[in-house]
Amino acid sequence: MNPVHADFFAGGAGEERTLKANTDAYARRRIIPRVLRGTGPRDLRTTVCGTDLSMPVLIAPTAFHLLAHPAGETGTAAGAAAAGTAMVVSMAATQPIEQIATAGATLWFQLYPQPDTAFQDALIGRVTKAGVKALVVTVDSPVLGHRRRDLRNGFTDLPDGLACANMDGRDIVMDAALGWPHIDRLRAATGLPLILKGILHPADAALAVEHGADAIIVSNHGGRQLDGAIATLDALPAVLGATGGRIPVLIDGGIRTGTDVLVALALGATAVLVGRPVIRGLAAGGAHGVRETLETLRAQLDHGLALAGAQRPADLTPDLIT
Ligand SMILES: Cc1cc2nc3c(=O)[nH]c(=O)nc-3n(C[C@H](O)[C@H](O)[C@H](O)COP(=O)(O)O)c2cc1C
Ligand SMILES: CCCCCCC(=O)C(=O)O
Repeated sequence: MNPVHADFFAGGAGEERTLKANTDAYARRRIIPRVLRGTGPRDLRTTVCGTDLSMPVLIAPTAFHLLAHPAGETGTAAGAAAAGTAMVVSMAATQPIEQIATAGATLWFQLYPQPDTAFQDALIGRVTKAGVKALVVTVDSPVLGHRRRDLRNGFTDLPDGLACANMDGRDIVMDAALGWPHIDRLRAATGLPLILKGILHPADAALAVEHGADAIIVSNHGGRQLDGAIATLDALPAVLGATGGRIPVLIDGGIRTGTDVLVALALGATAVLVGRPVIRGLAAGGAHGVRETLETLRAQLDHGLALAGAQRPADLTPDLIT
């Protein structure tokens, strides 16, 4: 991969402390396995917001897949379809949603709320028509994070010939005026499940429930927005306390192995999303590479469940983690 693009995919904001904190939080946890619980065969299937998944692992929305591989987002979607899981398509996807949908994966669509609400409504209509099953609204980006690698590399725009293919020639606006009324408007604008991505504070998790979110994603945008923000795994318990089981709570950031998935599930997440590992799979081998990445996570999770004394994700409980 072009090293400038590799830096875009790998990098975080500021000193990259939060980027590192996400993976460190998993490295700090240890599993206290149970034994003699008859764990085989395992069943990893999960349903989230009406979407059936072969395992509780989804593909996080990430921008610009054509920079990673000529198959682009359609290749990523084909990998998701082969693995029986869902892909969240970024608003900054470099291929049209109709083309990505031809891969046959279950798709959710990620949206940065746009001040041009007529365009936003049209886009929601377009992705709904293309068959997406949920809207993921990213709420942690009133402004773009300060990404030093990109600034140093002068990476400020897509190369000629590439564009955010679902924006009809518009730029994506990150809107610092964003507030809960924008979420209320989106809630009224769609019958699709509405999932808020980028929640870290328990008070915001409670507000998300009050404003009709169907699920939330505990996320710090993979350490790309506020450097110094809490690691997502460390934020999870308080968020779960605030939501009190009323809606599913998903998590992303720093998940690199199946045992990381196990830890997040045991601490109460309904499912996880992975970002950079999928991009690396795509870059290395297109759709096949994405599938391999997901199948590796599945095999590791399955193996971890067996060794920790669980037959299915629902058997995992917080007492298994220290
Ligand atoms: C290269 C890159 C692009 C991203 N683009 C988006 C995006 O367009 N929309 C969004 O909501 N999040 C975006 N994210 C954040 C991811 O959805 C996710 O929160 C993060 O990657 C999870 O961390 P991980 O990469 O450690 O798995 C992006 C992350 C990366 C690494
Ligand atoms: C101004 C829009 C750029 C797309 C941002 C994609 C993204 O979220 C990222 O983390 O990168």
